[in-house]
Amino acid sequence: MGQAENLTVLTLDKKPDFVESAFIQDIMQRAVIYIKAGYPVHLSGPAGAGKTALAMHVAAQLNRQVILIHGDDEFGSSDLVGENNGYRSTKLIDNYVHSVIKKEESVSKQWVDNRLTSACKYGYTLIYDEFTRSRPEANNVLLSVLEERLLVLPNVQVGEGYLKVHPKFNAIFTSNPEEYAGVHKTQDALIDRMITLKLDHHDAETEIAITQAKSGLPLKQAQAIVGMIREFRTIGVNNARPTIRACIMLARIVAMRGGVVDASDAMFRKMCHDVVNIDCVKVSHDSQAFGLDRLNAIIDKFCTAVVKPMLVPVPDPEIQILKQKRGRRSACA
Ligand SMILES: Nc1ncnc2c1ncn2[C@@H]1O[C@H](COP(=O)(O)OP(=O)(O)OP(=O)(O)O)[C@@H](O)[C@H]1O
Repeated sequence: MGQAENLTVLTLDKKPDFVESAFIQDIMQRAVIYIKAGYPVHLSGPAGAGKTALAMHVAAQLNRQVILIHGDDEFGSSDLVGENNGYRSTKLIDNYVHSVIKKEESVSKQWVDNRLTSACKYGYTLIYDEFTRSRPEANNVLLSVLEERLLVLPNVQVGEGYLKVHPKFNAIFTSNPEEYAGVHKTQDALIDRMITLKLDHHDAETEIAITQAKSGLPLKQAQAIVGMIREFRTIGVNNARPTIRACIMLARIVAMRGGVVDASDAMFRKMCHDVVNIDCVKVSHDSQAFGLDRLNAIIDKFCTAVVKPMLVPVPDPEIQILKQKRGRRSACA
């Protein structure tokens, strides 16, 4: 069986900007223990809860190479396992006795492994991100991989038609249970074979630490940005958005502008509006959407007099002209 040519196997190192707060360590330690005990782990949580970042970090702890798959509605089981892809033709010409030529020709189907097969064969760590985006039929092949540690290879005419899973193979799954667009209900049998760790948004300290790590902003500014985003998050219907991504985006933009976090700065305020997107919280009062009012109040509450823009003197055009004239006169003298 051949290995898919375009298969990317990753070697993950611990990222220097990955924040390991007590909150994250707690989940991470449990995930590593479960995996080492031979159980796949499923990180389930809302958008931005840090599922993918944590999956990568846990995989890096396991010191095995990693295969990454993103769930996809278009997937069939061959996208996970592999398929017969083309034919291999071999020709043997035997002219050992010069007066006799013997020719043998054979054509066989060429099997190409896909990512799950390679992970099972070589004992890689599989990260199957957003696996509920794939249809349950495509994921069925995982049932025997996780339970009997056998990968059944469809349409294989040679060999046993199945592959014994490498003892070091392990798997981390992620999914968002709140997503309803483009996801499928997972079969109970699959969920039953994994240990599900429910994640929620990080605690405030962790969000501040992540915001700082990703933007390089000082503590004071990161606290103001995270405080503002977290408060805005609480007024929504399901408290899911804005996520940590909004904190990181705004913090990076602020860092690029020299660290200005100031409600009285018109540019800063507009940027908060652009990043936060008031539509993500559907709050209304007397049929009037009042997300915008709330956001303005929250910006004032968290971002007043945190860091003001430096006052740079604006050059007076008349003084500039006088200076130029004086310069020209002294050059002529
Ligand atoms: N512990 C952490 N340290 C540093 N950055 C983190 C950490 N956790 C999450 N992040 C960052 O927060 C952002 C969101 O995290 P991530 O993409 O893992 O979330 P997710 O739950 O997979 O989201 P989605 O469901 O939308 O894909 C990313 O920019 C990620 O790098």
